[in-house]
Amino acid sequence: MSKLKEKGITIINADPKVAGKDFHTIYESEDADMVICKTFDQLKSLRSSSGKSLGYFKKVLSNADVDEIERASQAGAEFVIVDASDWKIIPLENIIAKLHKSKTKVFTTAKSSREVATMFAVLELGVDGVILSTDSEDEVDKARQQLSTARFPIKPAKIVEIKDVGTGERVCVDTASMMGMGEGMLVGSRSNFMLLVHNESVGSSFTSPRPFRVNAGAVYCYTIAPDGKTRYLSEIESGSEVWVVNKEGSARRAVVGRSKIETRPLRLIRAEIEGETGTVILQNAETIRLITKDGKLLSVTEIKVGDEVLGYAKPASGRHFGMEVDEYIVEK
Ligand SMILES: O=C(O)C(=O)C[C@@H](O)[C@H](O)[C@H](O)COP(=O)(O)O
Repeated sequence: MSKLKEKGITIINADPKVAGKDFHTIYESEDADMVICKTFDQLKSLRSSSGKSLGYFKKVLSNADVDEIERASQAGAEFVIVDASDWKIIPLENIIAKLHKSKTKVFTTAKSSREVATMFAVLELGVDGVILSTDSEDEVDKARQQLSTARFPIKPAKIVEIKDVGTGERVCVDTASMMGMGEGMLVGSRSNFMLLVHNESVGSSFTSPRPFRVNAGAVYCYTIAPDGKTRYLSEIESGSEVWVVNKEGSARRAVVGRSKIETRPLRLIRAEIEGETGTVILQNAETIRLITKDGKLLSVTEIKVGDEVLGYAKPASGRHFGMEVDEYIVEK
C-alpha cells in the first residue's frame, strides 16, 4: 500500500477497511467511495438513499450480458465494470458503442500492463478506466508508463550553417499511425538538441503523400523514445515505439511498422536554440521538411542560414545505452 501511495496511485479495488484513508476505493461494500452493486435492486435502492457513486459489475460471456450492462446504465449506474475474459475486445467495442453517449463510464479489468494499454484504445475511444490485477510492482510501473504522455518545450532554432556532406544512410521511420500537419519526430546529433522533422503527409506533383512516414535523418541520429531513453535511428525497427511530437510540443506514442535505411545524399544543418548549438544530418530532398516558427513547412532543399525552425534543447548531459547520465560530455 505504501508503495502504491508513493507511485501516486489514488484509487484501488480493495475493501475500504484495508485501504485506509490514503486511497479512494472501488469495492463491493457500501463503505467504498465507488460502490460496486451486485443486483439492480441494490443499485436502485442505494440510488435513492446514498449520495455515492454507484456501479454494476458484470462478467460478459454473451450478448445477453451486454444487454444487461446497457440496462444497468439505464437504471442509473454511474459506471459499469465489464469483466470479459474470453472474448474481450469485441464485447467491449459493442458496450463502448452503446454507452459512450450515456452518463455511464465503462471500466474493465486487465491482468497485465499491455492489456491496460489495449483496453484504453478499444474502438479508438477506449474504456474510461481499467482495474489492473497484479502482484507485480513492475507491472504497475509499466501500466503507468504506457499511459503517460509527454510535452517537449519546443522553441525556435536559428539556422547557422547548412552543408552538403555527401552520401550516407538515412532512416525513414514508417509508423502504424497517421500523422497530420504539424506533427513529426524530434531528431538530433545530441540527445539534448533536436529539430522537429515533419512527416510526409504533404504530397507534391512528383510524390504521393506518406502520412505515416518521417524521413528522420542519418542512421547515427538520436530520437527520444516513450521510455525516456534515446534511440539511434538505426536501432528503430518494426515494433519499436517512438514519440510523434506536434509543433506545440505535445507527444503521442506511435508504433513503428517498418524502418527503411537507404543510401542518399545528406545535408548537415547546424542550428542554435537559446545559446545551445546542435546539428542534425537529414536526407537532402524536397520531401524532408522542418517547421518554421510560424508553423509553415520548410524543405531542407530550401532552407537558408538565418531561417528559424522548431526544435528542442536542454543543457548537455550524457547518455549510456540510451539512459541519461549526469556526466561531463562534449559532443561536436
Ligand atoms: O528515395 C527518396 O528520395 C526518399 O527517400 C524520399 C522519401 O522521403 C519518400 O518518402 C520516398 O521517395 C517515397 O518512396 P516509397 O517508395 O518509399 O513510398
